[in-house]
Amino acid sequence: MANQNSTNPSHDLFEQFVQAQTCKEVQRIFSELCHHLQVDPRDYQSFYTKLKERLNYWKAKSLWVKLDKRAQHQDYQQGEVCAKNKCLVLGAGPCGLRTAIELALLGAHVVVLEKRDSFSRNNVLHLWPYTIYDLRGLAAKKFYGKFCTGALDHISIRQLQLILLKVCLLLGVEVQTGVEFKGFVEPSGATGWMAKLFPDNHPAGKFQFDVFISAGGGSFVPYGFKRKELRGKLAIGITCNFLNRHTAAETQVAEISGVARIYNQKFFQDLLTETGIDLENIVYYKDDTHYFVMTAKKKSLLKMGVIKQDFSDADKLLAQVNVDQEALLRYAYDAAQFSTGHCLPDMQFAQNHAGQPDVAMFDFTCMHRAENASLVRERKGKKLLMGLVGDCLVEPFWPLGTGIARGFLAAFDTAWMVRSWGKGRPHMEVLAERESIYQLLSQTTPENTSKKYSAFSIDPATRYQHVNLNSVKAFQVKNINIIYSFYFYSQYSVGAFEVLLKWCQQHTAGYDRVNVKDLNQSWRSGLALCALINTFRPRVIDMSSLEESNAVYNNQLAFNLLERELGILPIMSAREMSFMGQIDKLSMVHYLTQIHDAFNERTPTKAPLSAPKVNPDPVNPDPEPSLAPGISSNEECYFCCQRVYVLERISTEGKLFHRSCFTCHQCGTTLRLGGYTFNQHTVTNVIYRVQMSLLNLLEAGFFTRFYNRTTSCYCTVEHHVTVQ
Ligand SMILES: NC(=O)C1=CN([C@@H]2O[C@H](COP(=O)(O)OP(=O)(O)OC[C@H]3O[C@@H](n4cnc5c(N)ncnc54)[C@H](OP(=O)(O)O)[C@@H]3O)[C@@H](O)[C@H]2O)C=CC1
Repeated sequence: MANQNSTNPSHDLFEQFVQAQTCKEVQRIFSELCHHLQVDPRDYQSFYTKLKERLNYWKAKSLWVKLDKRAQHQDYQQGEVCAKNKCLVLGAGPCGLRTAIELALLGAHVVVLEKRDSFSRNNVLHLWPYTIYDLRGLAAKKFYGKFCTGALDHISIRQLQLILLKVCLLLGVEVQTGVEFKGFVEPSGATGWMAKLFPDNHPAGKFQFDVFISAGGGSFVPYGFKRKELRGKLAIGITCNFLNRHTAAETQVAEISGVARIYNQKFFQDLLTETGIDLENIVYYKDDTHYFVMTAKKKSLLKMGVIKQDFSDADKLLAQVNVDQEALLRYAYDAAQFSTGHCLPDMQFAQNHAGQPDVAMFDFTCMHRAENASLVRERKGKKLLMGLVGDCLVEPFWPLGTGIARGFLAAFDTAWMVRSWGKGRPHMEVLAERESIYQLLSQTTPENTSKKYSAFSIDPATRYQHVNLNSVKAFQVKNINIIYSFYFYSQYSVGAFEVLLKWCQQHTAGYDRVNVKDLNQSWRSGLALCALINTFRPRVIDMSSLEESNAVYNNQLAFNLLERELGILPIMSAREMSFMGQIDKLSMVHYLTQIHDAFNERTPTKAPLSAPKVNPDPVNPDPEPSLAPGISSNEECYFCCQRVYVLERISTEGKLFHRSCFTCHQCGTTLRLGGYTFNQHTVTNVIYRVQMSLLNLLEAGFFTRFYNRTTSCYCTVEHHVTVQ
């Protein structure tokens, strides 16, 4: 819509850009505006300054004031700090876009990839006070006049994306939509890290980057990052959106910012009596649409015919074939009608991206969180820093509205990590600091974050009340965080496993009793590992003295040599390697890849490997021979003092633990990282407590299965471990 009062076409275009209501429209008008002003967004470092100079329009001034204020923050060092960094951000959801803004302010060249070509998500997000403050600082109100007017503390995902997209573009971020990230292209001699895309001839495929941020949502987690499950009792979420025609009658209907069964038994009982619908909780927000999110009881879904057949497995239960779509629409409609007192007139479903009524049913029984927030890859001497933000870092429970608040916190924390990277800090320190900060994320609530919103910046100390940037030490991210190319690349290239296998076969060929046919079972006797070592460091091992039947001895010999001389930590004990039913293939690929990289590429030591002492008694081999000199004694579990292997360890508070040791003293349930506080004042007893992050869920009636009847211990609230 052109501005009637303006005669300057660029002013008109600016007005249209500010008002644009679809992703495509924003991109098109922005490109016209740039063309008209003859500014090139690819010139990302000076783009914003040039745009400001050439768009000398009073209506744009308030926008520049806001963005200038943000950009001048000392953390960004005038956009110099990351001027040499190139960042690829996957996902143009709110978290990807918010991260991209920070990276651009740090001076980095930022490209965002998004596989969707429109912003079509009607669902509405609850905003914590700090996010409202933050978005106002990015001129949200300028782009969306209704932004958080009055007491409103929510926004539709679509509107939020539009605001953030506009800010991104103004700051020189390249946002590519309709393009899917399919994996990485490893550096060759001349080129750095690049992305494999669909469509494969997309120009963004030429972009070389040293930072990769995944903000691809809950279903996209790059390979190499491990996820943990949080399992609760069955929780089935339903979201639905109805058209909002903004009539007087609709304006009058009161929102429900969250009502849980335990707080309002009568409401839910009446709902059940009147409609047969049985809910745990419900939220209703009014935005572009009338948005409802509720948690329904399985029994009522079965009774009302929404779910056709009962299964204990949640995936089967909610599989498309087992859901009657018409009955689901009726269920959602009736619940919405009842909870708004039948005052919403003429309710009509809004459409989702597929043009269908916007109703969806989700399983919240099991939610995921990544074990690590960061990784570094290295190939051909080129390092790639990787980070996760948003739902792919921690999946939130939507009815609680924690998603976007923690999503933005992670975006800031990630930007802080990239800042350290840009400053050239050793990468182990960068990772250790990021992991230290990540431990706080699941614990954050509006109450325990700083209230000085005006001071919030990417510096974690401005946001978290008690942040210890050194709670994870650099040595603890060693090996877990550097994952070399084969392991990493393997997700995207079927051939990568084969290349590794061929390399192993080539270098173990001709050895008696060694026949490498695969990347797991063939390694059980330890002879193949010893053969591999012998090929590259002859005379260290007397191969003829090794017995095939003495697998523990052989494996331990190889493990010790590789650890002591090449710094490659064993991934399991020699006994596990020898006797476990099935050797985990990915773990072995990880281990063998490191051996490959050490021998094949970098050969860090010119001196031959020296044979360590291993208990040679073949009848009764020592399952855990003592560590050779030079091996860090830090690799012990803090609680049981036994050796802790990479794949079984948890590191926190500067200490290592076996996963199995990190349990509730009272009831034995396994504790989660980030789900406790560290009581530093207790001298003899170190108490770990799970924080309040799950308390709300408990209160709301979710995850009550954590209540242990035998010990009367609310594990999620009172988990603790006592060290004698
Ligand atoms: N209340 C609700 O109903 C919902 C709320 N949320 C909330 O939204 C907030 C933001 O979430 P955020 O973490 O930003 O994630 P989002 O899911 O909003 O955004 C991720 C985007 O990345 C896209 N994507 C995924 N894989 C690829 C790929 N390989 N290549 C290119 N693009 C890809 C996704 O497309 P696609 O989606 O097609 O995979 C999606 O558009 C959170 O607070 C979350 O809790 C999120 C979902 C629903």
